[in-house]
Amino acid sequence: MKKEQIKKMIEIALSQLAYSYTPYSDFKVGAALLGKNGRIYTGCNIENAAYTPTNCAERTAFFKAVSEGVKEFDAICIVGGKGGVVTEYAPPCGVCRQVMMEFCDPETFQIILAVDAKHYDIYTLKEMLPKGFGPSNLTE
Ligand SMILES: O=c1ccn([C@H]2C[C@H](O)[C@@H](CO)O2)c(=O)[nH]1
Ligand SMILES: [Zn+2]
Repeated sequence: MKKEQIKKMIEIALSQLAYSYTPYSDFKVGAALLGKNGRIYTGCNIENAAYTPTNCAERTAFFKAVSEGVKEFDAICIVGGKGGVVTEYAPPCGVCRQVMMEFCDPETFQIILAVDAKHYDIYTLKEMLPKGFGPSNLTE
């Protein structure tokens, strides 16, 4: 990925922290998901008084895209921190990794974990979810 595109995704993910709804944990997460169509789908985490209905930022972004007919993706950028202050990486939870597995090629899908536009690392989905279960397991 080009550095400029990475920077743009980090800035968009950071901008989503403002929309994060977290009255219970105060842990704010923002995501920017890059479709193969070149569009970026945003997401924030949305908590709930019953706790379990909480939706992660990553899944908000995926579900927004899929609900608009977009099912192919190249990369996601994730940022997060208590009070919306990002001091370290916020890795995706297992449920979000599994949703990525549904729509993304584990060998090529890039997961950008960032603190700011200068401090980030990139992992493939395969690195973050080794031996994952996906759609191909049902057909092959
Ligand atoms: O992959 C993750 C993991 C956690 N969270 C959110 C859910 C909850 O609102 C808060 C604390 O778990 O962080 C995300 O948005 N993405
Ligand atoms: Zn998650």
